[in-house]
Amino acid sequence: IHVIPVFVSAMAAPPVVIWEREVRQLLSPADLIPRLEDALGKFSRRDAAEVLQPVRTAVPLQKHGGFMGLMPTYMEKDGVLSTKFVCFYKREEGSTLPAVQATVVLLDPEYGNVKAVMDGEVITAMRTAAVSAISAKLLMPPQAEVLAILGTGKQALSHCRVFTEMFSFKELRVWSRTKEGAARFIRSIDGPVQGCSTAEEAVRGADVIVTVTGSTQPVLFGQWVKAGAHVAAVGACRPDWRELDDVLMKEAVVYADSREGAMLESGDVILSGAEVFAELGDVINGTKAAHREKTTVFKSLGMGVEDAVSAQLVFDRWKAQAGKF
Ligand SMILES: NC(=O)C1=CN([C@@H]2O[C@H](COP(=O)(O)OP(=O)(O)OC[C@H]3O[C@@H](n4cnc5c(N)ncnc54)[C@H](O)[C@@H]3O)[C@@H](O)[C@H]2O)C=CC1
Ligand SMILES: O=C(O)C1=NCCCC1
Repeated sequence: IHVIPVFVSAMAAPPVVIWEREVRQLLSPADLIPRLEDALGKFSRRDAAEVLQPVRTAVPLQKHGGFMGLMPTYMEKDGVLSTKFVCFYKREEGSTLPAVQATVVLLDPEYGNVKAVMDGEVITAMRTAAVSAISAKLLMPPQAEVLAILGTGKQALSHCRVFTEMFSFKELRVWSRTKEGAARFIRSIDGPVQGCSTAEEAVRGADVIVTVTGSTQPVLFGQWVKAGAHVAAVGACRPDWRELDDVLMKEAVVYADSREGAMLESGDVILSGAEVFAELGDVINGTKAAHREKTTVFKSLGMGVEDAVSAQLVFDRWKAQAGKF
């Protein structure tokens, strides 16, 4: 008698592809913000069953002046496994090429198959702005009236949208290194925006300042910043890149998304020698104070866990809409 072995194969369905237009339809800052707050809090508890997220691996693309970042994350309790591939570039003056391109892959943690491949640019733009808005909610001075944005690219637009949706600033100012950049930004925004010809003019007297440039040298100087203002510093994500000067970094109380990330990747933190006082998640968890009365800097580098919860939300919405599974 021949026994024929029977292999039960759990053939996974091929991954779904969810691209930019669909991601944009399925994701909103209002739905994302509570999930990001929860994720930041979980990350800062350093409980491996909640979030496992190594610091991003950055592979230099020397010939092209860029990096490919790999951002894997596992949330065991929530059953979420993902990784983002993100390429980011140092762009020269006058360049119109995008600084960032990204794709997010969502996997089934039990079997390891890929469930979805998603456009990562909408996710990156929206989750980064949403995390900056969380930092402002926690750290900006009470009755903040003036918002200044330095930079006029994708992140500037998403920050402007999320901040104006979440808060009611009386005045919005923007600065770009080029006139065309500022004009394009102003045309894309619905409400009133004041275009400024220098970064100093944009930030003097501002209560909240967002730096979203591709600069590798400081564009924001402490002597221009009003005491008690909040700065969300989003660019300069390599150890030798800067957006803020030493004066600001040393005078402000510095918060980060990830302490380890900031110590390894942030030129503003490493080169100024400033101390990271807390992670945003520590403030959310109530284990560190929110020093609203002082000048504060939130140094954002971006974390895989932010992409993981964003991608899971997109996937859940996509399934519900498609009536699948
Ligand atoms: N912290 C985070 O989670 C994330 C950070 N980023 C960073 O945010 C920054 C902006 O990204 P995007 O808006 O996607 O890029 P983008 O290319 O769309 O816009 C970049 C902006 O910076 C300006 N810029 C470039 N070089 C400059 C310089 N030397 N001085 C002054 N302005 C300069 C450009 O004119 C443009 O307005 C980049 O540094 C990027 O690496 C991007 C995604 C996530
Ligand atoms: O978190 C991200 O995504 C990025 N962070 C720094 C620069 C590029 C993208």
